[in-house]
Amino acid sequence: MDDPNDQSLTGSIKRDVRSIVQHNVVTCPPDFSLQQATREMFDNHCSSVVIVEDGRPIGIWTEADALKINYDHLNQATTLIHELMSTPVSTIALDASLDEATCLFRRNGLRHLVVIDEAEKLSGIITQSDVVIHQDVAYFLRMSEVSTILPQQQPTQVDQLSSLPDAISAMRASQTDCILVTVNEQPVGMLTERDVVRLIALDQLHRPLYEVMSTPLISVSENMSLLSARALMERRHIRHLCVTCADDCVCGVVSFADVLANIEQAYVNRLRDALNNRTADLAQSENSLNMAKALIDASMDGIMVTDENGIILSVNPAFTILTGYSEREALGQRPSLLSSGKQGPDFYQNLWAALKKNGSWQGEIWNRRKNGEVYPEWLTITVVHDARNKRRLYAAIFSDITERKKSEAIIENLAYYDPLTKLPNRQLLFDRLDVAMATAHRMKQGLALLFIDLDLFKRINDTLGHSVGDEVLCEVADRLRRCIREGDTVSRIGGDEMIILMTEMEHTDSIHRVVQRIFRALEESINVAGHELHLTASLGCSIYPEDGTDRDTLLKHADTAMYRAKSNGRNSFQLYSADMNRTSMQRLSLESRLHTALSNNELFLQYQPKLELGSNRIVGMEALLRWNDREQGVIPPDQFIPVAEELGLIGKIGAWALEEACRQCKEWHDAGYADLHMSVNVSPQQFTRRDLADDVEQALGNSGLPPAKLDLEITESCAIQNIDDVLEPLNRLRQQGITVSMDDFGTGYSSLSMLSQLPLDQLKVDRSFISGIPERSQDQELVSTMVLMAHNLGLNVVAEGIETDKQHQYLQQIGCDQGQGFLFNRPLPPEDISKLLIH
Ligand SMILES: Nc1nc2c(ncn2[C@@H]2O[C@@H]3COP(=O)(O)O[C@H]4[C@@H](O)[C@H](n5cnc6c(=O)[nH]c(N)nc65)O[C@@H]4COP(=O)(O)O[C@H]3[C@H]2O)c(=O)[nH]1
Repeated sequence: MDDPNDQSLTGSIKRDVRSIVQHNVVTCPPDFSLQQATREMFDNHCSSVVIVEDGRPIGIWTEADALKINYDHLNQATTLIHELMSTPVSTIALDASLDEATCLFRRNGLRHLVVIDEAEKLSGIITQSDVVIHQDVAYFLRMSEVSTILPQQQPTQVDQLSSLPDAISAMRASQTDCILVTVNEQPVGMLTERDVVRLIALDQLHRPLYEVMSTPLISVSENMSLLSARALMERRHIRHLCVTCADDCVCGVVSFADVLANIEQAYVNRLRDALNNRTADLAQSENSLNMAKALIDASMDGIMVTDENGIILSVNPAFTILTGYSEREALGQRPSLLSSGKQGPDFYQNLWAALKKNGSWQGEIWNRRKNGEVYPEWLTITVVHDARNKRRLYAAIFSDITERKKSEAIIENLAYYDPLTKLPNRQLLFDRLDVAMATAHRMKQGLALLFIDLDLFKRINDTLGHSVGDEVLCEVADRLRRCIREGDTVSRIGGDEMIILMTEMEHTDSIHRVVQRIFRALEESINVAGHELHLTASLGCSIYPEDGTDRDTLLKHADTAMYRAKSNGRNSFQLYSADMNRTSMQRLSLESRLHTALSNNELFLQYQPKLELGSNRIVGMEALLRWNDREQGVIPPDQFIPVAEELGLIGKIGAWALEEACRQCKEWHDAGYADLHMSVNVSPQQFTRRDLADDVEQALGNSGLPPAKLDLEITESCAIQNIDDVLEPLNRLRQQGITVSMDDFGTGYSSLSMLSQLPLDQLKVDRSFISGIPERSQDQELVSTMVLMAHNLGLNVVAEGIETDKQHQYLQQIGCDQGQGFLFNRPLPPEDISKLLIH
């Protein structure tokens, strides 16, 4: 229930008797007659008189007592009050709580309590009504109706002609404080205990009832709220109301006491609940206190409480573990006991300012243990108030963060340094570059970014393994460190790419000097795991502010210059120039057009015949890809296939080339040239990013070309780099009858053991060896050795790029099986090949 009184009731528990006591008590000495005493009550409109001796209450006589007397044998003028009073009198102290008073009223069935001071002298009186009325009882009264307090028994009635003593006896017999007086059994008036007191006081007990009864009768409906009923009684200075039912008949009498009793019941219930709650709250808070203490004791964090003056009042066990000071050593000291001297006065000023402003402070601080060791801790200080004394206290909670700081340092190292070479990483380079650019701008100086890429480093990794590659990188990093000035940064930004940031540059001469140092440093061979390796590097450089005023532009331009150096033949250096930008813009545009080349049908195949050198008979064709670009016209594969590989487009393009070559070959088969073989170039990504075997099977299935007529050309580097990815699909395809050729043989580093591992059918000797024939005897010997070796391995040999008769003759002489080259045919469109086949 939503009860607005909970608050006041809980509040009342805390109030004391002093707050409601009535000090104007009607008193009389014990030798007062009953009449004198009642006269005092009557004159003062009081319901009781306290009999006092030497200022101390010795008894009390109340309106209720008036009914206990037999007036037939009593002389009110001579009967002394101390003979009739209730004694000993129930008293309560001024500072007793109202709940104590309520308990006394209920336990002893009292309606009055005499209030005494510390000297036990009379101080005042409280009635049960006072306690109840002092609560905000409107709520209860509004909620209840008069009918709820109607006594069970019908009101006692006496005829108006009855004598007054008979009427009082009837009242006493029915144990009520009021009776109805009737005429012809109709209620017309009322006699109450207050009337009796009045009659005693005025010596009118002999008068007829109808003269002294209270009239008129004031009636209310049984549905009236108790709040209205109480208000009516207070307004009319009456203590009883007649109650009428639906048929307007009198059905009872209710008294002020009845109203109070009802409130009292609700009040007492509420009071009991409030007390129960308070007990539960107390138990809970005691519980919480115990728990808090246990937590503080068990806490891994050190806890220290100081008073307002900074004197340590308490510490927990973790404090001792962390600082080395026992509780006894710490109490009474100041926190400066732990001071390391590492923080200056400013630090403490800020700390106190924050504490004042926010009531708390949090941060890192260096403290000293008892053994002198200085350590970092994370400290939280909070202002708290001592509940009992309302003192301001400071609670400090701290933890040792030595380990955390160590981990942070490791993480920072990982975040800013390359774990392999210990060089600054990309992030740190960027940070330093930003700072360097700002400084250069302020000081009107230049700076340079030197992009270094090791030539053919990938080959070292692929052929000799990553651990050798790693050692090479560490050695290169060391050598580069020695080439730069203090204040410059050499960083590794990934793989074999390193960048040197040179600051305070005034002239490009200094760049050239550093570049020369780098070339010299790399000239010397590197010995790793028994291998003597010769390294070269391609270097590109961009200069601030000429080549860019922001980080990304400078990096991009250094990278572009490095690529230019690489394409210039490696082991060279290139300063960035705006021209290069143009080239890279062109490449960008090419990239975007290449994305749609396939869907726009801009790709097509040309075919170059392969001849049997013994008979000069055409035995096969090599499919060669072309791109008819709408902007640049026909673009050769050397220019766009590496781009397609970089963009990840070669998988789809390669699958299309396979499909188209098989379809075309089948067309020629159907035209009567069923012996013709078709060779198709395959890119490494067709093994790694796609399932080559699936693509091949699909192309064969769609075209109907027999598998034995398809030859796949893979390059040496493709085989070396992806030996694991390559073996399984090639074996699967070879089982179906497809043949495999190794293209560009002699340009890579493939070993004999690798050759024997691969499922090969033929080797294609690279054009670069053929072109040296017959002038270069070394090439001649190399080619004849290759043919011999291939035959020993059971492989067929194809010579590429035969341009002259002499080459043709020499190859025939050494027993080379097949050849292709401009001497016979250039790559041709399929229609031309068809014509060629007919002739
Ligand atoms: N100077 C000279 N060159 C000759 C002679 N005979 C043939 N050639 C050229 O040598 C290349 C032979 O192809 P490749 O070594 O497989 O080298 C191919 C191959 O690696 C790649 N390629 C071509 N088509 C495809 C394809 O469909 N897929 C893949 N992945 N690569 C392809 O592009 C490379 C270049 O192809 P092309 O420009 O068509 O160049 C062809 C051909 O035109 C000659 O006597 N003298």
